[in-house]
Amino acid sequence: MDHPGNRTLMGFTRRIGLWLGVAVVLGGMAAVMLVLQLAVLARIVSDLAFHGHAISDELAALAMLLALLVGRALLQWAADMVANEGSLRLTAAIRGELLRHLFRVGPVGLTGQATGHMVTVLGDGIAALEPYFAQYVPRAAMMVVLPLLVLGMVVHLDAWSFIILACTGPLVPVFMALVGYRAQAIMDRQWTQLLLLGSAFLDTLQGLTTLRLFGRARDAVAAVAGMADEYRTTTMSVMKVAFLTSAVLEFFASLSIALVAVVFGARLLDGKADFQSAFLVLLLAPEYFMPLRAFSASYHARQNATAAMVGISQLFALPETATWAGVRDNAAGAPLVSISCEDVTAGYQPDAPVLSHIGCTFTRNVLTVVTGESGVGKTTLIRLLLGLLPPMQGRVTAVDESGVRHARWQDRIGWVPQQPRLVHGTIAENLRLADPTADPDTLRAVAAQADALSFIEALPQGFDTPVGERGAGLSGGQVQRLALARVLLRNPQVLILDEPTANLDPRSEQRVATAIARAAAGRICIVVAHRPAMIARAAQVVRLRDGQVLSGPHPHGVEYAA
Ligand SMILES: Nc1ncnc2c1ncn2[C@@H]1O[C@H](COP(=O)(O)OP(=O)(O)OP(=O)(O)O)[C@@H](O)[C@H]1O
Repeated sequence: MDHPGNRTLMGFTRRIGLWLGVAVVLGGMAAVMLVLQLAVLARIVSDLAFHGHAISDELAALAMLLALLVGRALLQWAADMVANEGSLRLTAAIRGELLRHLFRVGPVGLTGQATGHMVTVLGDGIAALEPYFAQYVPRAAMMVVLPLLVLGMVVHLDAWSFIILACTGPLVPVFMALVGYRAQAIMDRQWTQLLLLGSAFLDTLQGLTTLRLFGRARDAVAAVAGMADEYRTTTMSVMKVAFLTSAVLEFFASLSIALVAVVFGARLLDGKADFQSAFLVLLLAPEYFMPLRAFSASYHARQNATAAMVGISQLFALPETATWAGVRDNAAGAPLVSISCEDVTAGYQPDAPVLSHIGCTFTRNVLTVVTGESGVGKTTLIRLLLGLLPPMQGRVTAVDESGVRHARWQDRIGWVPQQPRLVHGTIAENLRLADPTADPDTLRAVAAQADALSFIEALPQGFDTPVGERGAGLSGGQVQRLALARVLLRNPQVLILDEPTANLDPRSEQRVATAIARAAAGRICIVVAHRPAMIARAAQVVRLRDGQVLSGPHPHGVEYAA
């Protein structure tokens, strides 16, 4: 479930408050066991060394020591497991929430975002939150619990030791905050560099052909290498600060423990203190600083998470412009008969609409071709229909067979973009993205409908032929026909195709155009096209000009682009 407005580190932490609470309680119980364990150990050593006890006299105490040791280890293990489980659940939820949000932002809202940047935020960025929830938050709580327990014990044993520990302990977090202030700026820089590196990497990989063609491959490699080097330098700075923090912490802790030892030792020699108390205080003193050390080790997790949160918050802040396709229409049973744009104004800048007060209707069984000059707004109209761009004014609605008007019907659309995406896998796997249960006969049938069967069967491995990402290994026309077959496999009520015949030779163009005309039967079918073969088969042509629509049954008074 989404929690809008609660997407800060604190807000996220509250969502797993129960998990972290249980982890802290378990950790607190482990701390109590530790203090008891040390007290029992001090008593055993004192009894054996100074009170003439034999080992056999101490068997009960030794058994208790063992029980405390095991109990503490189990409790600490359980505390770590609970904190990690809560953290992993939360980060998985955040990742899903962010992905759903990006779907709602849609391709139009994401136009200005670099893909590499988003991949880094969704991957490394959210992974950087895990140690914050699993380690930093419980350790921050334990940094209070265990030292207070130790101080509570020491105050009964020795006032001087209590004063030394109580004065030196709080200095550690103060110093760490001072160092951390500088470290945060370095961490922020490191994250910005990682995001830039991610984007540069992806851009270079995607633009390999263009870069080679323009002789810029060497420059691109040098640019990425330069960025990687800057990232290395900043990472080394982060490590230097981390090293400095631990070194100073160790120094303070050692100094404080030494002071306790010297002061108590002197009084022990003077006969003003007993051995058991002195020994117990010396055992407790390092444990007093232990949670501070653990906290210090996880402090960089907080800084890393704070830096990563900047990118995560920026993505969450993007306004949602697309209809969420994950929401199913309740009345999906009744097939749609028409889609209408009623007095719709749409575009990307409020003061410069691309489409102005347009009205048009797309009807079932009527193959509609949308045409017009480049840049006139054909894709904008398709984005409106796909629910990727909300109208500034007016509305887009669909009516089903029973006359029910629907505002959400985008899950009934089958869409083939101008450059369809194929994924790394076989031809059959790519087709089955539309219907994972489709049997080989069904695949053959849809391939035949899309005029793809002959070329698939001519391949040595047929439907098992592997294709690379974005259809590598196939021609543009073959990719287009596979995408058409894939969309037909879903048997959509609405079929929208963007320039489906643009990359085909005249013979294939005729065959695909015929296949599309056939597919229009029983569907609302909208095709963006310039080419005559496709326009010739249209029963309705929607021509866009100057942000307006000229539509009518073919060919009444409409000029067609050749
Ligand atoms: N994401 C966007 N942000 C801002 N402006 C955009 C965006 N997408 C398109 N435009 C602008 O909207 C106008 C219409 O573009 P659109 O892509 O709808 O035209 P088109 O008719 O599909 O063109 P083509 O036939 O060349 O694909 C153009 O002026 C374009 O620059």
